[in-house]
Amino acid sequence: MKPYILIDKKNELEGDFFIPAQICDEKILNFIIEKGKGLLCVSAHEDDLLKRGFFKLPSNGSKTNFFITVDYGKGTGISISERCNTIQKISEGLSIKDFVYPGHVNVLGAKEKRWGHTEASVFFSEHLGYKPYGVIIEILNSNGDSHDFEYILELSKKNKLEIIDIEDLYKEYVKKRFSIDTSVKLPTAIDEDFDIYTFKNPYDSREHIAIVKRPFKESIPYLRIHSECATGDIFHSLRCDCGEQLENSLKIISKKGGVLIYLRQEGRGIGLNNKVKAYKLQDEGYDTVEANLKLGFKDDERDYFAAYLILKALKINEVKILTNNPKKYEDLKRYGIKIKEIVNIYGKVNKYNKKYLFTKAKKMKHNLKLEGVE
Ligand SMILES: Nc1nc2c(ncn2[C@@H]2O[C@H](COP(=O)(O)OP(=O)(O)OP(=O)(O)O)[C@@H](O)[C@H]2O)c(=O)[nH]1
Ligand SMILES: [Mg+2]
Ligand SMILES: [Mg+2]
Ligand SMILES: [Zn+2]
Repeated sequence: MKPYILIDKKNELEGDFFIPAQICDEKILNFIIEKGKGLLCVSAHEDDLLKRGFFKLPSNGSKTNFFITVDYGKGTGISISERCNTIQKISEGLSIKDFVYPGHVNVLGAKEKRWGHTEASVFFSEHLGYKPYGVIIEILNSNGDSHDFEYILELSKKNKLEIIDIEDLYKEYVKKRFSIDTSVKLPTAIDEDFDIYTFKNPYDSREHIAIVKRPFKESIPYLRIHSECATGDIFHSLRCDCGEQLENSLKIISKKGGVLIYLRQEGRGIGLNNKVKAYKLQDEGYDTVEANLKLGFKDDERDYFAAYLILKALKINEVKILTNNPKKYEDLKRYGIKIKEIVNIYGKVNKYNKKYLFTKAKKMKHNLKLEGVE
C-alpha cells in the first residue's frame, strides 16, 4: 500500500502522510520520514490509550492531544526498524507496561467533537478495514515550511499519492452517526397532519428539523430546503422573500406530500447578528453579496450536507425540489440524491426586497424571474 496525503484545508492548512499503523513497514516508514520530515506519530482513540495505561503529557494549551512517547524493546528506539516495531506493538493493543518511556514514537489521542489529522487518521484506518491506529507525519517543504500546498501537490503527483481532504473523511464519519432522534405529530394552521422530526446530528451539532407530510401523493416527495431566516420566517420581514417562501412551500407540501427541511443556517450561514450587520451595510449602498464579503464571509457560507443526511435518515433518495437556488440541488445531486423536478418557489417582490432578489439573480445565479434580469 502507498501512503495517503491527508490535507486539512480548514484549520492548520497542513498535509500529513498517512498509513494505517497495522500495515506499517520499514520501507513505507522510511519514505514518509524522509519525505515528510515532520513529527512521526501514532494516532489512536483517546479512551483506548487511557484504558491501556497510556497517559497524557502535561499540556499548557497545546491543540494536539499528546500522550507519553514510547519505545518497544531495549535498543535506542530511533532506527526505522525499531520505530516500525514500536508502531506495530501499539497497534496490537499492548499496555503501557510493555513499553519503555519516554521513547521515540509520539502517541496522539483522537477525541470526540474534534476533527483534525489525529481523528481523521484513526477513522480512515478503520474505514480502510484496519484497526483504529494511524501513522501520521507532517509534510515540510524544502525550507521546512509545513503550509506549502504547491509542494504537497507536487509531491503527490511525483509519487502518485492520493490526496484526501479530512473534511471529506468527516462526512463519511458523520454518515454512520447521523440518525433520527425522535418525531411527533405537529398539527399546524396550514395542515393538521404534519410530523416534525429531530435528528442526532454530529455533523454541525445544530438542531436541524424536518416537517413531513405523508403520503407523498405523486410518489416522489416535494422537498423544500429552507435556511432559517428569523426576520423573514418569524417577523414577516419585507426585506427578503423567505417568510412567503416558507408559507408557500408548506402549502405545496401539505397538498402533495413531501418534506420541509429547516436548516439552522441563518443569514446564509453567517448568523443573525452578522445578517443584521449585512443589512446595515446594504442600507449604506452595498448589495447582499458585497455586504457578506465586506464582513469577511463568502457570499454564501452554506452547504447542504445536513439536508442530504436528513433525506437519507428519512429514506428519501429522489425529490421534486422547491427552490430558485441552483446550489441546493447541485449539492444534493453531488451527494447522490436524484432530482426529478425543480419547481420555482417565489415570494412577492416589493420595494424593500427587489434589490436583494435582483442581486441574487444577477450575482448568485438564482433562477428568479424578475423584470430586467435576462
Ligand atoms: N447574509 C445574508 N443573508 C440573507 C440576507 N437576506 C436573507 N438572508 C438569508 O438567506 C437565506 C435564504 O434562505 P433560503 O430562502 O432557504 O435560500 P435561498 O438561497 O433564498 O434559495 P431558495 O431556495 O431559492 O429560497 C436565509 O438564511 C436568510 O437569513 C442578506 O441580505 N444577507
Ligand atoms: Mg496536523
Ligand atoms: Mg429564499
Ligand atoms: Zn429572509
